Amino acid sequence: MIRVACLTQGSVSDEAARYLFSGTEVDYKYYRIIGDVFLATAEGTTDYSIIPIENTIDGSVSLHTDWLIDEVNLPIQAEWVYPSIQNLIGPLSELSGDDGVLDYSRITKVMSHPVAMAQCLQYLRKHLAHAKLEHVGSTAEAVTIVKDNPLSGWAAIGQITAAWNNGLDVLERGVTDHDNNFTRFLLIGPEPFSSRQSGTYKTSILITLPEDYPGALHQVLSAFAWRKINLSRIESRPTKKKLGNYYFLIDIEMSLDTVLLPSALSEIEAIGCQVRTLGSYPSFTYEG
Ligand SMILES: O=C(O)C(=O)C[C@]1(C(=O)O)C=C[C@@H](O)C=C1
Repeated sequence: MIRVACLTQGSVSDEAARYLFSGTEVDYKYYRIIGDVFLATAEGTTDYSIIPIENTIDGSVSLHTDWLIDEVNLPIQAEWVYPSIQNLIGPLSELSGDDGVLDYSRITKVMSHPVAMAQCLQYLRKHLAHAKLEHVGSTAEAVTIVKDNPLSGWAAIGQITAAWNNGLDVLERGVTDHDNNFTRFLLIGPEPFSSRQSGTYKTSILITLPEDYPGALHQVLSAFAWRKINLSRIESRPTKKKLGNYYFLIDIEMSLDTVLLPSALSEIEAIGCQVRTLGSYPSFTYEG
């Protein structure tokens, strides 16, 4: 059976993993913090890890990108998007007035994953500016902490299923600042993902530019441009070795098997850039 490492049961990551692997028998191993999700597969305890990497509202998850680049050497084997619908969760009987209606002033603290909370900042500012905000390892962890402390005036931002599973109320549904909020996930691990097929492939590479080479980034991009190779994302991350030194992370809408791509990468290496392939993998769109 496939072993999959994932953030706490009831997290968005958990729901997204079940969506990707629906119809496949999976042994899920849950971890409280993302570093342990990465390490589980790096150390061979699991076959794959589920990594949230980008969100519609909050953009790239820098911490997870840096883990992928610096801390483990596990290829990307699939990407997919999954809706990130956040809700305010807590014990309504403790957080409402005599009329049974939610009374925001009774909430003293809101807990969630930092990325989930970042998706709801306008809502929090409007209704809960008086409350303390606290970051925890996942939305699911926030919900269980609230369940364990029902008389404290605490609420969580998390998933409806986590509220139900913990006997809590959904105080307010859909509290993200924009609709159509999705998170892009990566499946990383040593073996290719074969449970589902996709017609769309991507390749992710990491480029280190040579020092003192004017126009190097321009030349990198032109190697793709004149071959009409489509890029879906380009992002820079610090090398952490010297202030001002950055890697460029590029997502290419093409499989590494396509003849044009290896020649573009060779051309980029020829100008003195280091190219590391982070994976060439199927991409799945969400079909509600
Ligand atoms: O806390 C969770 O539920 C997670 O799965 C983590 C995470 C993230 O790291 O981006 C995943 C997706 C959501 O956008 C918010 C939080």
